[in-house]
Amino acid sequence: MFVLENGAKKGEEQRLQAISQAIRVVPHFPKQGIMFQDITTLLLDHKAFKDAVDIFVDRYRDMDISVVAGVEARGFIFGSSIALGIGAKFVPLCKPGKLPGEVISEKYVLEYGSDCLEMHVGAVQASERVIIIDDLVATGGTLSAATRLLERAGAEVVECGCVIGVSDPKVGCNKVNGKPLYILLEPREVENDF
Ligand SMILES: O=P(O)(O)OC[C@H]1O[C@H](OP(=O)(O)OP(=O)(O)O)[C@H](O)[C@@H]1O
Ligand SMILES: Nc1ncnc2[nH]cnc12
Repeated sequence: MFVLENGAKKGEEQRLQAISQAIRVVPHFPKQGIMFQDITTLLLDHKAFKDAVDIFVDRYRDMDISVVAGVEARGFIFGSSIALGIGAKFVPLCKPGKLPGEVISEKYVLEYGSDCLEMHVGAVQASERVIIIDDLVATGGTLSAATRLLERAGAEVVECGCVIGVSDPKVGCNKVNGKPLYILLEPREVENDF
């Protein structure tokens, strides 16, 4: 692909716009004041979905990544596709009680209450280079817990990657828990044509 002087790939701007357009914005879901970014409509658009995955694959394919860890539930969709694209294994990070084997767990705080992520012991070997993928980052609490889980297993977290970054003061400087954070798109703030 043709590469511009500033490093941006020709056509990437249009691809990003089409990906953004394919994400449905649902005001006040699941509660008043939230502009919900619904990625299920992106999945209905084969080209836009593939373009989104391909951008991550292009970014990570030559970075010696052997593990893609995806956060339940929507991180599974993008994470497993990216893992196939770069030839890495996929490791699911699950909500409590979903994994049958021995697990390690990390709790994290949500806006209201708390949650927990679990990972199978032995899924990742010490020193493996990992990227963590989710659909969206807001407070960064979920990705922080994911990072802690992988680091407890001795893995090297190279980067966290998300399709959408909802701005939150705690997710400053494109870092989460000290690790680089790559965000494909800003959220759409107005309803679109769905
Ligand atoms: O940056 P944070 O503030 O931690 O929020 C981001 C997380 O919130 C959403 O998942 P949710 O917890 O709603 O779970 P779900 O995917 O199972 O619906 C989203 O898919 C991220 O995983
Ligand atoms: N605005 C939002 N849209 C979709 N998922 C979310 N998780 C947290 N905030 C969200």
